[in-house]
Amino acid sequence: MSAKKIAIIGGGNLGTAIAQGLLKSGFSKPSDITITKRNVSTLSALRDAGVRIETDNDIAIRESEIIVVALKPYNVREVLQEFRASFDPSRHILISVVTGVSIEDLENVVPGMAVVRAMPNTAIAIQESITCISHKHATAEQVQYVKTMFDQLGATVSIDEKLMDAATVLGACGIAFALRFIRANIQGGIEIGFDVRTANLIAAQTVKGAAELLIRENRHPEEEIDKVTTPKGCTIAGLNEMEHQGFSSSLIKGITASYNKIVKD
Ligand SMILES: NC(=O)C1=CN([C@@H]2O[C@H](COP(=O)(O)OP(=O)(O)OC[C@H]3O[C@@H](n4cnc5c(N)ncnc54)[C@H](O)[C@@H]3O)[C@@H](O)[C@H]2O)C=CC1
Ligand SMILES: O=C(O)[C@@H]1CCC=N1
Repeated sequence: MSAKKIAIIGGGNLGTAIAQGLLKSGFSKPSDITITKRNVSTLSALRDAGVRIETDNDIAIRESEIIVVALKPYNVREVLQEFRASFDPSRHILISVVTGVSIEDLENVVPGMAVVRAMPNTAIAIQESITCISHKHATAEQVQYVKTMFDQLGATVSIDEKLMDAATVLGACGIAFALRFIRANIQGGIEIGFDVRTANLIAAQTVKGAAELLIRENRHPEEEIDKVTTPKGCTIAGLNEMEHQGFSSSLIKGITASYNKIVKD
């Protein structure tokens, strides 16, 4: 599969993370990536790595083949509308990572362009994202290119577009939820005797190990929990106290609150 030039429109948190992942994976040469932002002062590390930094979206789009739109939901339509003439449907693949804006909405803004929606998370910077992908009118070849790209940046899963908001919550917001869980473990770890750095390492590596058990062995969490919970032991005492305090319930309620925020806005 030949390398294509990639423009990332919107060099914020996610746009920058995507550029970092593309560089780390070797999927793109630094000079094949262009990233745009109005104030480019925060992009100096990418500039130093050889990535092209642009304030002009028209130039970035015209000189690239893959266009990743990483703008906020409130201005994506307006910006794409402004640059709709820069797109060439016979040459460009348009990928949107924008939350809550449908493929149909975006295709109406840029007539003739087929949009692939992708929902990665910020672990894309270190090639550890889960990226959910959906499409409507893109060709099989276009979708394959997008999948190959995101496969280099972690794992991918194809989903129906109606699940995109749920994917945003579980996969993209999920990074923050998981980190808050780890932070609470660190707070508890300090209270029972560890210094913060050691608690951080133990908590983070433990969560990584737990996740790897599920991913590599394709198991349900409860199967692995059973192996840890000695009868009358300390694990079940801790787990049950957490449940009495509403642990699982608070997470489920948080996930549904997050989902409702997307679908009601
Ligand atoms: N941050 C995350 O973890 C994730 C974010 N998303 C979605 O990705 C999109 C971007 O999110 P973030 O990176 O967090 O937001 P952000 O606010 O950090 O990035 C958006 C960037 O677009 C830039 N921008 C605004 N107008 C522009 C224009 N006309 N031309 C070029 N750049 C312009 C802004 O200066 C900003 O740097 C959002 O739609 C968000 O919902 C999706 C998955 C994960
Ligand atoms: O909180 C947000 O709006 C974005 C969407 C996914 C992750 N962050």
